[in-house]
Amino acid sequence: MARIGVLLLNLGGPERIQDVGPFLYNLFADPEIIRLPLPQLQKPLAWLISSLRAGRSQKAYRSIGGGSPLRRITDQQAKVLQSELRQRGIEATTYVAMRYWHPFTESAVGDIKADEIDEVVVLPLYPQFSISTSGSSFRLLDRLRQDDPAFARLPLRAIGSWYEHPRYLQAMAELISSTLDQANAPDKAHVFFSAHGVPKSYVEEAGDPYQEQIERCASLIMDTMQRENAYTLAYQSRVGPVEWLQPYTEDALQGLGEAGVKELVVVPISFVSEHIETLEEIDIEYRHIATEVGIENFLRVPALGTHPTFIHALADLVESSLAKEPVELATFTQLPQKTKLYPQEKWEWGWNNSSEVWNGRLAMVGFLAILLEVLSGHGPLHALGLL
Ligand SMILES: C=CC1=C(C)c2cc3[nH]c(cc4nc(cc5[nH]c(cc1n2)c(C)c5CCC(=O)O)C(CCC(=O)O)=C4C)c(C)c3C=C
Ligand SMILES: [Fe+2]
Ligand SMILES: [Fe+2]
Repeated sequence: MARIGVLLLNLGGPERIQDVGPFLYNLFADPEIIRLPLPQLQKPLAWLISSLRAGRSQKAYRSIGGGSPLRRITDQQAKVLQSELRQRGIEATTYVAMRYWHPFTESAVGDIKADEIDEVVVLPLYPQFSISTSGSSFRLLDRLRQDDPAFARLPLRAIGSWYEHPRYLQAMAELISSTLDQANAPDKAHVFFSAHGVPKSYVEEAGDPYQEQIERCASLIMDTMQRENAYTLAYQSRVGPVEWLQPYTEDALQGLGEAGVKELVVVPISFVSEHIETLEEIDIEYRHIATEVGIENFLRVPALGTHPTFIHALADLVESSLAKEPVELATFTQLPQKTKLYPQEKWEWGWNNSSEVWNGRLAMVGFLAILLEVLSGHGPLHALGLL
């Protein structure tokens, strides 16, 4: 019987306060997160931004107990999924491959080789595809395959996105419904989907399907729930000075408060585990904003974690991918680019096109400005909330 490896892709998070700086460095060193016209600038800039942001991020991680719970939760998901697959008669072993922290993707691939796995199913723990998340991990795996003929020989089945899977939708609908039932007026409470944002240029220029998939996902969850509550979708966690997808969560909360909404049920939609953005940003920061604008009851739907219906959805995805032909990573990494301002190099993701213009003009000026800000402790990046 073929030995199956299920590679679960996730972002990773710092487990201790002292991990925050190096974790942020790994994140900003990824050209899928910040793309620069001069690759030589990537690492110095990643070092600079991570050093400058570390204090603020550490404060956030301290407020949730000193580290990210992501590794622990992802390990649990991996364990429960493995036993569900084995109950279905699939001799699979699950592996966790984080993009920016332990256990790194490289180490998961090393384990797959050491275990002499015959076939690999690549399953991102992101329901919707974005260049900045699943895309970045796919690209890394692609590079690892190019550099390693033994890994490249393994048949691989990549799953791009799965936000439409009926059991995933069912699990989300169940969690939202039971949170709605805790409201004082369950039929009137407003459902508020808060998705992680991405820069607008990812969607409009690089062809990231993320926004479309998020919008469709929110609407499918509402259909599945079969309740008449009004709902809003907004985007959280903006980083840096460029425009991100709108409406921003803080603005949407303000608008709902002004419209007289009193009860809100907040749904984290782009991620399946509790993490810094749910535990700190939603539960502390957005709750505070909501209270200030007159929302009296702020309820938050828990992330899926190891919800049994959700684990069944993941097992279904693995099972159906094994029934099909191998699917290479490139199937999902080549996106239709929407605008083209400059001749591009072969790989065209990231902050590209107009942002390359932006980057090109501002990189040097920006570099100097940041240095100045480091020395003075004041400046536009502090004002913009980046530092
Ligand atoms: C679908 C989910 C996510 C998308 C899309 C995404 C894009 C994205 N993120 C940043 C910048 C940061 N992300 C950080 C942490 C972080 N982000 C996600 C998810 C998505 N990111 C997760 C799960 C985590 C880890 C959470 C944890 O519990 O540790 C951080 C660090 C935290 C902080 O300082 O705020 C940054 C910075 C960008 C720039 C981006 C799209 C380009
Ligand atoms: Fe992020
Ligand atoms: Fe954040």
